[in-house]
Amino acid sequence: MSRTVIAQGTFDILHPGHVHYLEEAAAMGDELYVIVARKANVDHKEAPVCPASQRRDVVGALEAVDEALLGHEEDIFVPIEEIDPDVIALGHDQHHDADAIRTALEGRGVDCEVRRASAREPAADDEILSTRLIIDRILERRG
Ligand SMILES: Cc1cc2nc3c(=O)[nH]c(=O)nc-3n(C[C@H](O)[C@H](O)[C@H](O)COP(=O)(O)O)c2cc1C
Ligand SMILES: Nc1ncnc2c1ncn2[C@@H]1O[C@H](COP(=O)(O)OP(=O)(O)OP(=O)(O)O)[C@@H](O)[C@H]1O
Repeated sequence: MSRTVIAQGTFDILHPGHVHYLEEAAAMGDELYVIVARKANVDHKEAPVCPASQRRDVVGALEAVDEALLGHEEDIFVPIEEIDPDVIALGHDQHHDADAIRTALEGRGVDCEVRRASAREPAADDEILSTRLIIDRILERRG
């Protein structure tokens, strides 16, 4: 039987850390859906620069991704209920607590595994593996 995986994030300015995460998530099953966070739900860091539909379209163009979709504005469990995945792959530094998500999923009647993906090992000393660090570098050099 085909196994469906969900990954999620802001994906404002793509970098190799995102590719690593999405390839690892894709390898956890057969079909990878990616939920792209709405600006209103990115409240733990600076708001994304790029519009949500642009972030979705660029993530959706990656080879590892079968379908990228915009997240729900108010209830992050609505897309999960619709997709009914076998696995949710949390990013290595995503602030969500895996046990809290497991409990919430149980409460909503969704039976799925919650796994934590790994961080990318930098392939070179000068790789920039964070959107915030890319923006900081741009501001340093061009600001
Ligand atoms: C299982 C799961 C489902 C999510 N679904 C949504 C969603 O439907 N809509 C949304 O705006 N954010 C959703 N998010 C939240 C974002 O994907 C994200 O974690 C956060 O807003 C952005 O931070 P990050 O890029 O540091 O992870 C979800 C997060 C998780 C862990
Ligand atoms: N270097 C990395 N290695 C592995 N996964 C990563 C890496 N960077 C980001 N990810 C994962 O990609 C997903 C989306 O990340 P996000 O859009 O928050 O990018 P980010 O570069 O971490 O952003 P910022 O640096 O602005 O916080 C998250 O699940 C995150 O854990």
